[in-house]
Amino acid sequence: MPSTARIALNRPLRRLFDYIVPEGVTLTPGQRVKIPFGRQQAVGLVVETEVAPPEGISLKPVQSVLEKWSALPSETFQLLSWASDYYQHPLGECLFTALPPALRRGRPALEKSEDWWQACGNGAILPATAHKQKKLWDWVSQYDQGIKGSEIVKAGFTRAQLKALHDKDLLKPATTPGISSQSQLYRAEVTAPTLSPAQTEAACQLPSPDDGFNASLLYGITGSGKTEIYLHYLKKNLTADGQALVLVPEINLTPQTVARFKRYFGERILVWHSALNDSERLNVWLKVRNGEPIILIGTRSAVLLPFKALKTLIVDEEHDSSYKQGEGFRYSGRDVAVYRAHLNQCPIILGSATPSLESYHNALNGKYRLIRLEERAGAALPPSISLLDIRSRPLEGGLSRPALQALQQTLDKGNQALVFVNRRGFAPVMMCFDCGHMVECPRCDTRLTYHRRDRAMRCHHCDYQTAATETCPKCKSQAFKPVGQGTEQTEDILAANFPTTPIVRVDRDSTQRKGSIQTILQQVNTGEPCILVGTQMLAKGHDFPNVTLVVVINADGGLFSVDFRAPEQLIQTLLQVSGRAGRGTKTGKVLVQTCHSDHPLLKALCHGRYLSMADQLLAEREAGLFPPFRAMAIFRAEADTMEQSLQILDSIKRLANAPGIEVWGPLPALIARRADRHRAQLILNTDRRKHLNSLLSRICQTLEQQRIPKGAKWMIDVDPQETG
Ligand SMILES: Nc1ncnc2c1ncn2[C@@H]1O[C@H](COP(=O)(O)OP(=O)(O)OP(=O)(O)O)[C@@H](O)[C@H]1O
Ligand SMILES: [Zn+2]
Repeated sequence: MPSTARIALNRPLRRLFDYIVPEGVTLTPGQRVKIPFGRQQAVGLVVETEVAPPEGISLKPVQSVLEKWSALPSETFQLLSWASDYYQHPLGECLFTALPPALRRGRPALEKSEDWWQACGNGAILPATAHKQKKLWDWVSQYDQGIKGSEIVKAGFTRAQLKALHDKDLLKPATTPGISSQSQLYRAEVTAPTLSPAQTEAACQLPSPDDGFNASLLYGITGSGKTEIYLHYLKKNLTADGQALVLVPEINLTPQTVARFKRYFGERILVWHSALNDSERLNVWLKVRNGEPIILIGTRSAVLLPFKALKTLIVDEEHDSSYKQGEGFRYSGRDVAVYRAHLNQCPIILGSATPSLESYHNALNGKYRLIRLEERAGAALPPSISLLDIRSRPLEGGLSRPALQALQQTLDKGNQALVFVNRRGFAPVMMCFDCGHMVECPRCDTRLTYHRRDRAMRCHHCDYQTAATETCPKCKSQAFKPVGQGTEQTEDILAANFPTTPIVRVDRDSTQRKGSIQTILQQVNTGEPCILVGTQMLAKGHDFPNVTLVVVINADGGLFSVDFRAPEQLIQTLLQVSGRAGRGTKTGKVLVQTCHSDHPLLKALCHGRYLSMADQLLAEREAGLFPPFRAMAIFRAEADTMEQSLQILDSIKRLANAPGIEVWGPLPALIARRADRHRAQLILNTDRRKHLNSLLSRICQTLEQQRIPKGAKWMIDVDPQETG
């Protein structure tokens, strides 16, 4: 009797499919196969072999086996199966996230080498009319060893010109000097730095790789030199044949970090992030899967890759909310990393100056080892933080007089300053001062942000945009004006006040081009006086030694939010952005503008003691029965009408009726209508995590069988980051 295999597909279906295994073929879990599916062909991943075939159904055979080896070795397979169950996301889609796009599409798992070109022949034979081709030939001729096709394109030539010269035998493919996979090549170029006594003390408390699974929370204040500790740790503990994974929130924002790692580990460093193209992804994936001794610096999804010899995990800025995927497979990269270390029996270091309450709680209850590093590295001292009451003070572009004066003094001393604004664009809303009309998004329950540079009004929640007008669209009054601050406006005011100083704006709009943050930051890296103005992007991990002043335009946004995580996120952002001040030899100063200068949270911020604020916040979470003291999951629904969304959630509420499970809602979401979809949510909260997991599984299975109105959708989010 032929054997049967159970196969997962890359579809949002909570079920697997059985196929006959052809004679003479043996399959292992995680292996890629091609199978007939409906009238099409699909790529599948083997989940189980030797299963009992269902009775009375004739099965189709597996069509072909894509490679002999398993794309997902057993540890990765186990990890993804666990994550599928924990986050209640269909197994097939979870497994496929661990494959690069090329392999999801069924392409061969072969390294795609870059094309390299060398000049040959005599370029002088080209006719004068072909001056572009001549220029290309001259340009390539400079490179004796040849140059990559992608570099040629980057230099402004086209693939067509390249081909034309190839056809004329003036360019020929060159052999790649490429990276050899030999581990001897992975030799460090520089020796590890000497750690300060405080760093050494912290480093000594980190586990040895022989200790097996061991999670440490490295609480090191901003600028305390955590990165240096990671480098030192890897240098000392990672064996020549071992792989390591360093998770970071966003690579493109902090090219410095990668550069620092490369300085010590050279070619051994590879990166994984969303800006890689398909062949770059495939190449990195193959090295990871083949067990090459790499150190991978990657964003969230790197934690799902099929490492073969993973020996150490590091999660930098572990508090960062971008570790949680916001759609589809809603996993937390940090939490999956901890589970992975556990599966793998290897150490993991979670580092942050502002640890998440979850991790800090785990440290307090002994699950993680808490390592404290409360001194800045080198000669730097922590910055002094003070509140600036802006009630009844005139503001210019959001800046008060004292703040402008402080900026002037900073520049006078030859230093740099950073101004933190919470919103990109020019102003969060346009309002008519005659009729009170505010321009709203026609598709969302939000207002349109005014972007003066592009003369547009844009919705930050959908892709709607419209041309900005000078008169009120409703009553045609001229008294139609921007209200509130965005980065563009602050940039203008700064430029007007400091006409000879470069103003460097950093936000999603200014950095949209790939790699442009590097270019933008070059100005800052010169160390010459300048003012940086920007959003959260500036709060993340940057090391600008000459920034001595940080001004926070308005700290009040998160103070009164309904989201239970808002206070935590507010102090994290404020401390992180404050931490950009005074990292070099000069002391830093932080001015936080607020209308609530007697708010306990902001007062505590001035002492800068994060852990005591965290203790306070944890006490509030415990009293309010919130995570990390409880387990939480949210069902969300969206549909063409609010009624439909609420109906779906009502039926979930009935299914969720179980002892020990508290159910809140259903209620419309904070932004109830987004891109013309009506959204609502239902929160489940309990102190029985295991119980919640099995309940959720049952609910999801049932829901999948149920018919819901056309166009409606439900989603489940376990350990949600956002509850609004
Ligand atoms: N032992 C040391 N001696 C001298 N300088 C050091 C030492 N360790 C780190 N530094 C320097 O101190 C600065 C801050 O270090 P690093 O960026 O590693 O801090 P961090 O803890 O990661 O900060 P943050 O959390 O704020 O991003 C860097 O410029 C780094 O080169
Ligand atoms: Zn919108």
